[in-house]
Amino acid sequence: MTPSNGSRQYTIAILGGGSFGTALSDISANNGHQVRLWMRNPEQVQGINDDHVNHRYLPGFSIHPSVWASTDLQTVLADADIVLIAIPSKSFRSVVQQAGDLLKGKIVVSTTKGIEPVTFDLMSEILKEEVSDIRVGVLSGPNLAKEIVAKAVTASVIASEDDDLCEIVQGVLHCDYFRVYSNHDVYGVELAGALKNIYAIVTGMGAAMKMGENTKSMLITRSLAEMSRFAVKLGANPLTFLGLAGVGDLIATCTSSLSRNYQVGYALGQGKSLKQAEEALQQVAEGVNTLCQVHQKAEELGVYMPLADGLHKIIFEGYDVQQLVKSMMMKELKTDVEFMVR
Ligand SMILES: NC(=O)c1ccc[n+]([C@@H]2O[C@H](COP(=O)([O-])OP(=O)(O)OC[C@H]3O[C@@H](n4cnc5c(N)ncnc54)[C@H](O)[C@@H]3O)[C@@H](O)[C@H]2O)c1
Ligand SMILES: O=P(O)(O)OC[C@H](O)CO
Repeated sequence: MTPSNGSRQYTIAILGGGSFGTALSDISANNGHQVRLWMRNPEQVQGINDDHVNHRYLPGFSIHPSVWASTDLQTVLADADIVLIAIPSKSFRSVVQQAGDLLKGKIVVSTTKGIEPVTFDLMSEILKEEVSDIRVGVLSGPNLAKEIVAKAVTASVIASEDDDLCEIVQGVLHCDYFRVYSNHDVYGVELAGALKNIYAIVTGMGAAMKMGENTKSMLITRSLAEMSRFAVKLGANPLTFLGLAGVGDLIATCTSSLSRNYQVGYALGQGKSLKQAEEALQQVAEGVNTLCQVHQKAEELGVYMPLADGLHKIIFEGYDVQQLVKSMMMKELKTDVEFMVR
């Protein structure tokens, strides 16, 4: 691997020792930075420090030996220049509150793809609410953790209004298998990362039901139309949805069995209950909570989201999938590219 970050070496704290936090720690260490990984489980800490493997989340993959893990949040954050957060959205605020003033003055990048219930806050909004004087960015894109640790050629997007932050994070993570683009549309990049999980559940379900390529293509394309329509209504830049964080991540997540959201959909399509699907996964699939938040918000705002609405009907309102699909196909006809409007 060839890092492209020039000479500056940073101390990077990564909060969250699941699949994505571990993948980010591996890239950062490969690029010559000092990496501290905060994990809450002492056995997993030992696995990283002694075996250089995350036995629970990324078994079989070697992580760079210089990654140092700890359960002590204070030690991990103490002299970090940059903090990358990969904590599921449901615990994000509480972890940020725990870190508190230790985040002050630092570059803090959320990599979490979810929406907080009740507030409808995205993670960058939580960071700004909880800590004053921090420089906030968001990393999102088609970034399946297992492919990254296997060093498959991958690209991502760092979004921030702070150009200097974007440049620093691009330099920190960029190497010959990981390319990082920048974007000023923080809200759009972050919302896209959360929204695509809904549609990965839809296509996972379709895959289990043996959908063909025509169906898959229809679902992904109409998903892009409705997620863009929703995000634009909330103030996102429509062009973001044509980039890596939008259509890029939608394609990766809606077509890969590595995606946990796709796996939840697949289990539902096999006739399993949501509880069974989530229990079998034993990892975070953000899409179910995102579906609930988006369904409610779309109703409040009057945004037309037939696929999200249909999925909500199947999972939470007891509708029969085949009947629902038939009724959706028989709805009033529309033009193809009235992309951002109803
Ligand atoms: N895995 C990927 O491919 C990927 C890629 C990009 C973004 N993301 C996003 O990153 C976030 C994390 O996903 P992941 O794949 O790493 O999940 P994961 O299920 O693999 O791991 C979650 C990690 O968070 C930790 N955690 C949960 N609650 C915690 C708390 N209260 N305090 C401390 N640690 C806590 C768990 O112990 C675990 O280590 C999600 O929002 C996901 O959408 C994941
Ligand atoms: O495994 P998922 O479904 O959480 O998706 C992981 C990443 O978001 C893909 O970019």
